[in-house]
Amino acid sequence: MTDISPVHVIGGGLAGSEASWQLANSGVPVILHEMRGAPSNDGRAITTDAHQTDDLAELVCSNSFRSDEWQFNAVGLLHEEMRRMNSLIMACADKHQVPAGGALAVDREGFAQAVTQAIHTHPLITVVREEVVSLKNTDWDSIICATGPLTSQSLSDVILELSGEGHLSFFDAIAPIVHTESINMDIAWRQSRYDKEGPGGDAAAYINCPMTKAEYEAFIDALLDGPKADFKDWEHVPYFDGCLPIEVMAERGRETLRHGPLKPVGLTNPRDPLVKAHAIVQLRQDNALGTLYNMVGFQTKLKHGAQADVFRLIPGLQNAQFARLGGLHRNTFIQSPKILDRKLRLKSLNNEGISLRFAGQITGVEGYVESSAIGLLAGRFAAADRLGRDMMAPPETTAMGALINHITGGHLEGGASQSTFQPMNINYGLLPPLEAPKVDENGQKIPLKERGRAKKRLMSLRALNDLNSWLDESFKKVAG
Ligand SMILES: Cc1cc2nc3c(=O)[nH]c(=O)nc-3n(C[C@H](O)[C@H](O)[C@H](O)COP(=O)(O)OP(=O)(O)OC[C@H]3O[C@@H](n4cnc5c(N)ncnc54)[C@H](O)[C@@H]3O)c2cc1C
Repeated sequence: MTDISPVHVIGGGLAGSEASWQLANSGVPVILHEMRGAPSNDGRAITTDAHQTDDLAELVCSNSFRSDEWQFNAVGLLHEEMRRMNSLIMACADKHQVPAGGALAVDREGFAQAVTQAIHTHPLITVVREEVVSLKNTDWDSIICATGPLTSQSLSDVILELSGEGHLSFFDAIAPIVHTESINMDIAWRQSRYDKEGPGGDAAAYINCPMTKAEYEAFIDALLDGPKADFKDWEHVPYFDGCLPIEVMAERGRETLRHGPLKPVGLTNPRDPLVKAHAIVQLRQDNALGTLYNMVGFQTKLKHGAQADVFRLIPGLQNAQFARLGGLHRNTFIQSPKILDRKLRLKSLNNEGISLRFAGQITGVEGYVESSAIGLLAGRFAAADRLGRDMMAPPETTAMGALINHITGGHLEGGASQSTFQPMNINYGLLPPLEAPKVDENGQKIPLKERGRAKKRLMSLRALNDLNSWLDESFKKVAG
């Protein structure tokens, strides 16, 4: 038996299971609280609107962990980094993989049952089936809240109270995000409306894409005709006027967008200063690195397959590469950049002797792998605290570090009244950029069209190298 007091992990999904595993393998006891399977007041077992079983780490939709290619794909890189950090989720996914080409897809039942068994049989983990409805007034001094996009209502109310008004969202209304380097700056230009300086003193904070009347009309037709995703019954989204889907705005009248987010006023095209554009699409810088721009006002329910086709009709975006497409979903997530510190702790409780960490999708990452990765780091941070060790976040050149950076500081606020922080998948745009190489390791010239791929490979190699150094350094600290 150990005399180290336990860390309480709430939510036995992907992030909570991974966090528990990391804690327990560091020698710290864990009490994992999962509400699914606990009896509710009407005698039936509690569940969520999306889960089907009581298994830990159940995959609620697709069975894919996406690309497993670490050299050229950011999520594949994240897989590799997690494997190097003894991830339970990755070990079980590898063990239960099914053929899926370059992707890592799993047998969902085999995968979830393997995670459940590993957690239940770990001598330092106790699983309690109950809905947690309070985060304070308990004797818990170290907590990881990993309750996911479908956090129960009672706990959401508690999180809202602790985090403060406006810091918990129940829906994500996501505008597409574009890799800056894929925007054609021979057509687009940088300028803020009326050259108004932003908080950073920059009067050219936006990238503007001009449209003629014919281009605007063709765009509206494509928007209205494009296939839209259906809402699930339980997912009906109350539209707020500040974040109406762009196609809903267009349905209200063909001119609505020209008087809304696409209004062509206060902006002058330096290449054609005397000609007024009929409409202008604006993109706003999304991350401190300047590698990503989001399309202002373009939150949408257009199906993913249709979005790239429709948005590439916009002059300047014909070859746009999307770091993420738009969407509108039920999703509980906190405004992490404002309320969490770099070690994923709720800042406002740090002085009260309670370490309340958040992990998983609720922190504003998106996807099975990303949620698990943040669970892994939250578990390691909490373990280091319990054992009196110092632990820094992984460098931002790694996929893990880039994700932490995104949720705790890398995102740039847009100055709108509503926060612009929205959940994000891992992508190379979150990592500090590198110049695309012109020659390969053997000094051979790399053809122009292959340089983007070569750059991804360099970024992946840098990431794994830096992760290894960071792991060595952390190991030395423990050993010393
Ligand atoms: C409908 C839907 C479909 C999705 N499809 C995909 C997809 O195809 N691919 C993808 O990569 N991502 C998908 N996601 C996004 C996301 O990656 C997953 O939801 C992922 O499971 C998030 O991991 P998590 O650990 O943060 O949350 P979860 O895996 O949801 O785990 C949270 C756990 O907390 C428990 N819990 C909640 N409240 C309490 C409480 N008060 N007390 C105790 N336990 C509680 C829940 O029962 C659950 O087990 C989807 C999300 C949703 C909602």
